[in-house]
Amino acid sequence: MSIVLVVNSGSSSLKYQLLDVETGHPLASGLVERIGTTDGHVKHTASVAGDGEPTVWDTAVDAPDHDAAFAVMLEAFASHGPSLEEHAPVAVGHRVVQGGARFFEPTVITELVKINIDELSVLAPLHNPANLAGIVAAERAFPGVPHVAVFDTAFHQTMPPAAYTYAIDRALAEKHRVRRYGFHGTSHRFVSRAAAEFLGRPVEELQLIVLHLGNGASACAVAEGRSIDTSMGMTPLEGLVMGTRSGDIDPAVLLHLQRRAGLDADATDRLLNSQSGILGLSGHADMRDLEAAREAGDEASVIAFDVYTHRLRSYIGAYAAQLGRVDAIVFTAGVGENSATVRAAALAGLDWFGVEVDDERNRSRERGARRISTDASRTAVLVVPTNEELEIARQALEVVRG
Ligand SMILES: Nc1ncnc2c1ncn2[C@@H]1O[C@H](COP(=O)(O)OP(=O)(O)O)[C@@H](O)[C@H]1O
Ligand SMILES: CC(=O)OP(=O)(O)O
Ligand SMILES: [Mg+2]
Repeated sequence: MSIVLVVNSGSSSLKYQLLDVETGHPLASGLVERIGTTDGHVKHTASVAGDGEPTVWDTAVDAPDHDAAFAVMLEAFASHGPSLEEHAPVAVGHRVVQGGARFFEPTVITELVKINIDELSVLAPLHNPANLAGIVAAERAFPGVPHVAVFDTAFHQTMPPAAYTYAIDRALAEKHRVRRYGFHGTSHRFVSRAAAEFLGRPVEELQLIVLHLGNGASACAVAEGRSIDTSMGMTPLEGLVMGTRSGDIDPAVLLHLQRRAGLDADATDRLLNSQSGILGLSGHADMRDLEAAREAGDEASVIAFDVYTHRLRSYIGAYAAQLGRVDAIVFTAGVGENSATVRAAALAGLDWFGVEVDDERNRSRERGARRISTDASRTAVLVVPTNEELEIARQALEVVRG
């Protein structure tokens, strides 16, 4: 068997999955939340194939740091299964958000790789330190197996300079490595290949727009299987409107707020990353809550939804222009996979452009990859579930096997 443990460590959470890469089946998945506080929590689900109902362990735990969170995970496996002796991972795959211009590929973690990930923290202060803490704790918990870093930025390393360069002073930008890197690459890669499989065509023949709409959200123009443009930039703040992040904004707004409203750098950071997006506009960070409030007629929620889908439509248009031909528009992640209302609004009025959504298909609750455009639509519109963990596990295994 080809079992891989996938670890996604955030600043206050540890998400994990133990996967059989051959079948794609998760033998277990879990989440340790609120690391570093006094009200830690774990939810562990063990579902070894053929065992019927999954076993769930859902309880308060003590998790003052990432090492402790890993101890909780090990305890979850030991007490609630599956046994890590019987289902021993051959590798541990780690999601690392920022790989800069240094990492093009999944990479076996060495001391030097850790130094590099640490060094890249200046370009992803919210993500890389947590990713690194998770790696260090995981190495302690699983000393005998290779650990592999899979970078969110890697898939976007094929962007041309015209797409990744900001129009600012060149020497200053180079000195401080200011450029666009793009994120969610693991998802964009997985979804573009799954979409090609669904269409029964090689990805190398396709021009795709992939819309990853989760809490964080990004669009990607994928030409012949390669990212040629994406909406996130130097950090995961640029581009689409998100749950709590503003996405694109005139940078002069920040100068204005710094001069007039007394915001310093940290306050500006908090404003744009944590207090903006649909949360800032409506009070709801969760798309389900926003949709419910909008349907109930809440005016702020109506506007927030319109701003969200207006931005989405702008990026679809921009990427269609960059690609020249669009074979499919692909929706994925929490909002993309589940919100028929967002999909319909983002694509409204695009029939002139060869996009015709079939209302009934769009509203269907069918699971798995599916087409939501009419048979006559020149551009296919698809919903394709993402699986970042499986993609990380596949890539980690590939590196380990050489
Ligand atoms: N049925 C649904 N309708 C609308 N939005 C949904 C639905 N289910 C989940 N979502 C939204 O998906 C988002 C989370 O997406 P997800 O991909 O899980 O995010 P992340 O991995 O970034 O935490 C939330 O905003 C949530 O409201
Ligand atoms: C990079 C990023 O934005 O990730 P997430 O969507 O998980 O917040
Ligand atoms: Mg996500």
